[in-house]
Amino acid sequence: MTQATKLSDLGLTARAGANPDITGLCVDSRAVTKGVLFAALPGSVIHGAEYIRAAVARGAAAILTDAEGAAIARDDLGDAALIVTEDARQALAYAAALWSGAQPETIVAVTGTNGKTSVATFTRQIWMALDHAAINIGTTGVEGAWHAPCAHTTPEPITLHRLLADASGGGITHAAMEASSHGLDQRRLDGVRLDAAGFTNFTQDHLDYHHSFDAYFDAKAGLFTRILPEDGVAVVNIDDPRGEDMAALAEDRGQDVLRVGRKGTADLRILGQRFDATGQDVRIEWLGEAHQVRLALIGGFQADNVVLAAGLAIAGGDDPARVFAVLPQLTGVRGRMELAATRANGASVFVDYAHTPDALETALRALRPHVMGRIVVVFGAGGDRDTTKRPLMGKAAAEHADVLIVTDDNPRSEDPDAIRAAIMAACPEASNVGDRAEAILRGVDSLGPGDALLIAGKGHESGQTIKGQVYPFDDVEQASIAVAALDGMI
Ligand SMILES: CC(=O)N[C@H]1[C@@H](OP(=O)(O)OP(=O)(O)OC[C@H]2O[C@@H](n3ccc(=O)[nH]c3=O)[C@H](O)[C@@H]2O)O[C@H](CO)[C@@H](O)[C@@H]1O[C@H](C)C(=O)N[C@@H](C)C(=O)N[C@H](CCC(=O)O)C(=O)O
Ligand SMILES: Nc1ncnc2c1ncn2[C@@H]1O[C@H](COP(=O)(O)OP(=O)(O)OP(=O)(O)O)[C@@H](O)[C@H]1O
Ligand SMILES: N[C@H](CCC[C@H](N)C(=O)O)C(=O)O
Ligand SMILES: [Mg+2]
Repeated sequence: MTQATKLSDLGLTARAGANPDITGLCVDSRAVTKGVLFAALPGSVIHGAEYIRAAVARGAAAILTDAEGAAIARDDLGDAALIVTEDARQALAYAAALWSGAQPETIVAVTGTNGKTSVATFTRQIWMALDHAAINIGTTGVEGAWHAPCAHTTPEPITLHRLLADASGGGITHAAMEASSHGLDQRRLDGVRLDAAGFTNFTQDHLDYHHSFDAYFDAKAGLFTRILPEDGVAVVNIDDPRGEDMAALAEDRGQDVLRVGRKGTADLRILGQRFDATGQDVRIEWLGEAHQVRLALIGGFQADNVVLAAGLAIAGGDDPARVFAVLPQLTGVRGRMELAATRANGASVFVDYAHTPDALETALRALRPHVMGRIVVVFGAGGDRDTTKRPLMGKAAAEHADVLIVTDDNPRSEDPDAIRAAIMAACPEASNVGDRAEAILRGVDSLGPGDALLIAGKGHESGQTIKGQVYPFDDVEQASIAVAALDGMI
């Protein structure tokens, strides 16, 4: 960053009237350069204020922190200006928005336990089919009119606002982004100018971070109660038991609510679905008028994601009839119910990103109408994440698949045997095969004519994280290798 701006231009007021020139924004003391504002944020491991002395030594011109951080900093400030706010993460996000400036004209964000990447990607695909220059931002990176990797599902504010400004400068008019619960809780997307926000569903995940269902819900609700402005549109899946709660919060803010789902009160309603080997026909109703669309997507829940995406496109200003007309052009999201390989006997191998109990149940149930034979599932659970979801994932698999193979996902710092044991407590009949490639090979080997294998949990991921090391691993590739090896092609 070469630009310099006055601290006050970032909406920040320092103690003792200081107003230095600021050369950049930074949250990591190790990356501080001369003249930057260092945001010393409360973290989950340590308070960033512990690093103020280091940041000042590297030339930080201003320190943004909260009361706890100011107390920690005490004599570490040197000549740096001090800004103390109640919510330093939010103040940083607003400052980042002012620093970076431009944003695409139309931005929507989607939250919910499952389906965010799918909805954001479908929204972007709808926009592109309608000739808008569009991107989606989330777990699979930046996709659409340009591509870039993202470290987080919801990027940190400095990165996010730079990205939005670059996108706008590059002619991108439309952006659909994922709002993860961590991102919302950490105020990563405060300051983004949203036109509409979507809610998919609310089930268990991330209790390691949020500690309670209420805190997890409140984090998600922040998208509507804090970030989406009063004149924004809330697009809510009312089939979810918490959908109407979210709609009520939006209505309390004065936002228009566009309801989607199967219930009679939906504005955009799914009337019926018919499944076949390559996708589904879906009958939808918009304000009393029926439309029939062909979706080349496997799994009933994908239609839920598609109508939410259509609702967001409509909320963003596109003509409903034109939106419905392009839905048959939608293509599946990488690693979500992706047909990875087909055996010589016709059995199918799907790769899916289900890594929560509800997603696993949804994905397995969704496969049923497309499969005549047995459903085999290969799955695990990530380490250093919500431990209570492990037996629930085992239970979901036991109830909805015919053959179970429990394997490693990303064990991260944890003992992989212990993670598998926690899953298998709820599905003792499952095979326990730690090595993921071998588990996939065994799953593929077990397939008879008409059977299907679901390889769940890692979707689009290209690596497996074990004890801090990322080893190349791609479920789709492993599925192809297994099929080729077993069907005598290699
Ligand atoms: C639990 C969590 O979300 N942690 C995020 C959080 O870290 P933290 O604030 O807790 O970090 P900390 O280690 O306590 O450090 C506190 C502060 O000191 C600073 N520091 C630290 C060390 C140092 O030498 N100097 C220094 O200044 C850090 O930059 C930080 O600001 O803030 C960091 C910077 O803003 C993030 O990089 C980090 O994401 C970690 C890596 C992470 O894994 N996050 C995941 C769980 C996440 O956010 N996932 C969601 C998707 C989840 C989903 O929906 O499935 C996502 O949006 O990606
Ligand atoms: N509407 C839905 N309802 C229930 N499960 C879903 C739904 N959409 C997707 N899923 C399941 O969740 C998995 C992940 O989907 P997707 O990547 O779109 O969700 P996400 O919310 O972005 O996940 P993450 O929190 O990891 O970013 C899918 O592979 C599928 O198994
Ligand atoms: N965004 C999710 C992704 C989980 C993917 C799964 N493969 C795992 O490692 O648990 C998380 O960080 O919890
Ligand atoms: Mg995602």
